[in-house]
Amino acid sequence: MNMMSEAAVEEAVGAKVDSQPPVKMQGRMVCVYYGDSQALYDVNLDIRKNQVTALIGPSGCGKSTFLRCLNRMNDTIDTCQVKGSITLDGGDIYDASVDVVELRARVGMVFQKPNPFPKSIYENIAYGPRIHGLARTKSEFDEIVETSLRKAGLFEEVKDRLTSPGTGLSGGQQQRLCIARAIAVSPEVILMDEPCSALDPIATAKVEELIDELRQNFTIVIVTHSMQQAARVSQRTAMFHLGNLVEEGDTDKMFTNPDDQRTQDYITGRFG
Ligand SMILES: Nc1ncnc2c1ncn2[C@@H]1O[C@H](COP(=O)(O)OP(=O)(O)OP(=O)(O)O)[C@@H](O)[C@H]1O
Repeated sequence: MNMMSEAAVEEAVGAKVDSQPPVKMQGRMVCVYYGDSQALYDVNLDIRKNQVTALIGPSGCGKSTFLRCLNRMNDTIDTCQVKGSITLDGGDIYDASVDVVELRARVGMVFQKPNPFPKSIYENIAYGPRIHGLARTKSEFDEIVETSLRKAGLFEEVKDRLTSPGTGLSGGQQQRLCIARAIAVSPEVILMDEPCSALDPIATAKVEELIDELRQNFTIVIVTHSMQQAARVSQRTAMFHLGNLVEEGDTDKMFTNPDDQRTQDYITGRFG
């Protein structure tokens, strides 16, 4: 069969073929307010399946605020109000019918500072599946605990001390435990808010490698202050400034040939 190139197909059908993976989450005209103060202005951003999307920009530009909108973590802040629409597989996550606990199982989160529960390594992982009814028997729990720890690249390091406290692990191991805990409830999207900022370079490298592996099975959105990290781990990058989404695009392009001067200034260290 004569295979047509993508360009030839585009010419033949007179339209651009979207070669990007499907959209998993979509923000449209997202505005966020903390009391009277507006933190985000009309943000339109697509998060694509099985990609890592990095949110970058100077301190206070609204990266974490946008990230927290994606699993309604902002609901926990009394003064916070979100307007516009955010969808997950086309469904409005702010619809009154949405169960926020279920949403957060589908869209998990890993925080800046590793925050294991004051429980055993095993219980840190088993807790989520238990409250979501994902396992019943001891062997089902064992399976989830092992698989999650393996996916987080931690199983070999902790398999002989699963009953020891999670808080006794090193910082990097604790962060991978928190990633394993997020994975254990089979989320579709994992949000990471500066997940390496409390880690040393070796632990950071491990978590970055892990992020790259995880994208085979999950969609990942990461806030990072490190341009090198954004360039290393992400396929798409979104640049925020003063509450506006300045531009977004392929990470390679954003770091070599951005359209907006503010992105250029930020990635070359001229501000922020
Ligand atoms: N809980 C809150 N209450 C009031 N204002 C807030 C709250 N959280 C964030 N803000 C404000 O919203 C704006 C955006 O903050 P946000 O934390 O989203 O920025 P950021 O880009 O993630 O910053 P950083 O890189 O410093 O973490 C800032 O002006 C901040 O002061």
